Amino acid sequence: MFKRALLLINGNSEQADKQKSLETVSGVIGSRVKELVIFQTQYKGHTEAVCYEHGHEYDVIFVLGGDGTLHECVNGTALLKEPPVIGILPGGTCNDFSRSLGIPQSIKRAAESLITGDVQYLDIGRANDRYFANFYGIGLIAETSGNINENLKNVVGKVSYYISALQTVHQIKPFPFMLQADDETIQDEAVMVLITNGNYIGTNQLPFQTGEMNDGIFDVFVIREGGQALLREYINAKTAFSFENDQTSIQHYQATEVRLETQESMDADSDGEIYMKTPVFIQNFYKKLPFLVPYV
Ligand SMILES: Nc1ncnc2c1ncn2[C@@H]1O[C@H](COP(=O)(O)OP(=O)(O)OP(=O)(O)O)[C@@H](O)[C@H]1O
Repeated sequence: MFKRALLLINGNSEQADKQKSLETVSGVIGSRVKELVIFQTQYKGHTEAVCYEHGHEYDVIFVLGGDGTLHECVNGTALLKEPPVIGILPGGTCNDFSRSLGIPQSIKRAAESLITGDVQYLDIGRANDRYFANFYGIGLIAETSGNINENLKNVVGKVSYYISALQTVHQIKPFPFMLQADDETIQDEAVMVLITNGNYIGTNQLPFQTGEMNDGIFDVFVIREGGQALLREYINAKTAFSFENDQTSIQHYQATEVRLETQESMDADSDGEIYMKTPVFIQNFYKKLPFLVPYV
């Protein structure tokens, strides 16, 4: 049983939604921990600040939000000497990292499965001086997140993600890059380079058999061309290891350290948040943070 638990919830969300989520979560978690502190965040970046400044006071922090909120929590707790356990209550649109951990997508069921779940130490990526849980990418992925119509996202969620992706596929031109994946150096052109830890993006499971999130290794995907060829390949792909790297528009590598340079500095997307730029040096921090996962 955890002694001290912190529940972080977006204080700016709709009052009715917030009230309902609070009742649900505190009902499930409150009886299973000695002390539950509820904190409403007030601004973007507040989750990160609270996790960094107060994380050491708790055994477990529950974050109710999507991948962007989790991204903040990871960046706050990764700097702590003894980070608390993180429980993700999927309250965003995509919730990709929670999907990768097999967490149910209803908040009530997520809370129930986590409070009776296991603690697992999982890998976390660091891109220059910022951490990420799920992925880091440039090209199509950053264009897609940037293109998402926020109103549409709220209404149709994941569908809008793919409408945006399909629109972007036709627009994007390949860019030259230099990628160093451990000892292998690749100089080529691509429409997207993706470094993944988790295995869901835009609510969909990657159609590749990727590694675990506690093996210290990233999957690196280089998507050489967009349009029909990519979509056909993406849809038909069964496992990453079925790709013949020279013959397809998707190349796959695995690496612990990745250097990525582009001719011109490009926007990068980490966990759905766009605020970084290339060049980047990415490292996998083996089993860096403890997470609650459903018991299997
Ligand atoms: N209290 C807050 N006030 C303002 N912004 C916040 C607050 N809490 C979180 N945010 C920011 O809001 C953005 C969206 O939140 P979040 O990622 O949780 O939801 P989402 O985008 O719907 O989910 P997903 O990324 O899973 O699709 C993130 O950039 C996050 O940092």
